[in-house]
Order: sequence, then C-alpha cells, then structure tokens
Amino acid sequence: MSFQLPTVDVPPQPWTGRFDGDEAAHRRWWQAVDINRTPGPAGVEAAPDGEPATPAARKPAALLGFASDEGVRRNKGRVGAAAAPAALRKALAPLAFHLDRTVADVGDVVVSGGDLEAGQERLGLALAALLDSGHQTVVLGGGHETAYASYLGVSASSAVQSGQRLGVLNLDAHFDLRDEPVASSGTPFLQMACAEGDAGREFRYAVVGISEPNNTRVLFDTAEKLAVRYLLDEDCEADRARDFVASFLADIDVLYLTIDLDVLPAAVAPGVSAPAAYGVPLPVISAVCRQVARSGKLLHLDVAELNPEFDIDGRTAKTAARLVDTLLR
Ligand SMILES: N=CN[C@@H](CCC(=O)O)C(=O)O
Ligand SMILES: [Mn+2]
Ligand SMILES: [Mn+2]
Repeated sequence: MSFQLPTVDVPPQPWTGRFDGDEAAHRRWWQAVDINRTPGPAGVEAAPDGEPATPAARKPAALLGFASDEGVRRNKGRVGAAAAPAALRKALAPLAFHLDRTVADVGDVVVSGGDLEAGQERLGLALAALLDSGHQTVVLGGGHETAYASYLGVSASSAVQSGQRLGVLNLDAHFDLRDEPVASSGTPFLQMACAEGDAGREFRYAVVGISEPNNTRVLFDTAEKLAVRYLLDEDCEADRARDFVASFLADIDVLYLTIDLDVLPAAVAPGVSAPAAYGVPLPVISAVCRQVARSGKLLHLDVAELNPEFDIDGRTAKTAARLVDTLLR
C-alpha cells in the first residue's frame, strides 16, 4: 500500500549531522529520517525481535512543520517561532536513532501574509490525511496557535469522526483560553471548546503546569466553566503529575498531546515567548511524555512556542528534541 504525502508549502529539506558510519548501529536521526520515501502504512513493519508489531507501537512517524509566529504577534508576544521547525529538526538531527519505527519528514506549512486561519486550515488538511493513513503524527510549531491547527486535523480524523473520545493534554504554564475577537496563540483551547460544542462532543481538556500568577482570574473562571482539569506548576511533583495524567487518560480513547515549551523552567527553556519563572522540572515533563507514549492512546503530538532567537546555545530546541524522541519510543 502506498500513500501520497499531502501537499505542503515547503517540501522537506535534506537533514545533515555527524557521520560515524553507514551501519545501523551508527545511525542518527539525520540518517534515519526519510524525506523522499512514502511512509508505509501502520502495523506492517516487523518488530526487531520478529514478534508481530502492535499498531500503536509501530506506526510510522510523520513530522510536519508549522512555520508560524502570527499567533504570537497577535497575542503581543515575542515573535520568532516561525523559525522553530527548522531549529527543531536541527536539534533532532544529531541524536542517536533508537526508535523502532520509520520517520518521514513531510515539510512545512507556512503562515504568510498574516493569514493564520488559512495556514491552520492547510495544516489541518495535511494532518488529517497523515492520521488517516496510519501515521504517528508530530507537528513542529510554531507559536501555540499551532494547537488549533493540530486540532483541525485531529478532529477531522477518522478516529474522532468515528466516535472515539478525544482528550487534549496541554503541558503549559498557560490555559490559552482567551476570549478574543481574533485567534492568536492565546486562544486555541477556547476555539477548540467552541468547535467541540458545535460538533456535539464533550471538550476534554487538561493542563499540566499552570502558573497561577501568569493566568488571570478570568482565565481560571473560563477553565472552571469548561471543566478543565489542571495541575498547578507548584503541585507538579512526579507522583501527582503521574496520577493526574493517568486519571485523564482513563477517561479518553485517543490523546492529542501539545507541549508548550514555556511549561519548563526558564533556565531549561529560555527560547520561548514567555519564559517561566517557576516552571515544571524537566524530569517530570519527561516522565509524563513516557507515560503518554506507553499509554497506547497517543494519536498526535505537537511542540510549540520555541523561539530560536531567544534560545541560549540551542538548549530549548535540544530539550524539545529530546522530548519528541522520548514520545516516539
Ligand atoms: N500562548 C499564550 N501565551 C500566554 C502569554 C502570556 C504572556 O505573554 O505573559 C497567554 O496568552 O496567556
Ligand atoms: Mn505557555
Ligand atoms: Mn501555550
């Protein structure tokens, strides 16, 4: 079975990195990522030990960039996230490749001329096609307006359309539930809540890492109205975070995970629009990612808010790359 990759604005570019040899044992991401081959359908690759692969573990991964900073611009933040997909690929490229699945790079959807909505629609269409052909999809954002673009694809996918209960788990210092006349990086989850309501579905939204001083009373009230589950940054000890995520996962069939890198402490993730004074420690965020990866419910994931202009020695991009690698294990 072959699959026609969806059309994007910028086709995948060659990946480069350190070369230790051609043998599989030397392989790094840049050598493994396919920019030409049509990725295979889910469940057809053999596991290394010869056991039949489980579809959830063996899905071929597809990376899709969303080069956008229009949402951050509209939200009065520090622009620069449009350069993030390239920076994330650069950080992934040298990592040793230990995954037991194929990875294809599909290229980028680019928001141009300030037309965020058109870009979100294009990404949604490409993403839905990738999901319905059995891929483990990864969107490399973009400001957090990436989340609404991801949602358009996820909600159009056959998994959600066939009635599977969708959960949206956001690792973020912010609710991003702003009620504004125009969409931005601060509005995606209220947009989703409205869309899910219009579709007659329950909106299941949980956030890990909320910073109380960085979300107004209005946002907490909106969260309460929408029955949003959240864990404050100061309450994110490993056990509590694990239990919180486990209880959310128990109530859903498929998960869309979105990582806003400002959930991490500013020392770990300085390259974002709104760095966190407190932040959730990386080992806790990493453990949540492992838990999600093991759940078998991960339908789609994205990483948002990287701003390479404010990064220090690529540390935010490297952290993000590490989390993506963990999520694809
Ligand atoms: N993506 C959203 N970001 C935050 C930005 C907060 C800030 O700039 O202080 C929000 O809108 O709440
Ligand atoms: Mn945030
Ligand atoms: Mn956010």
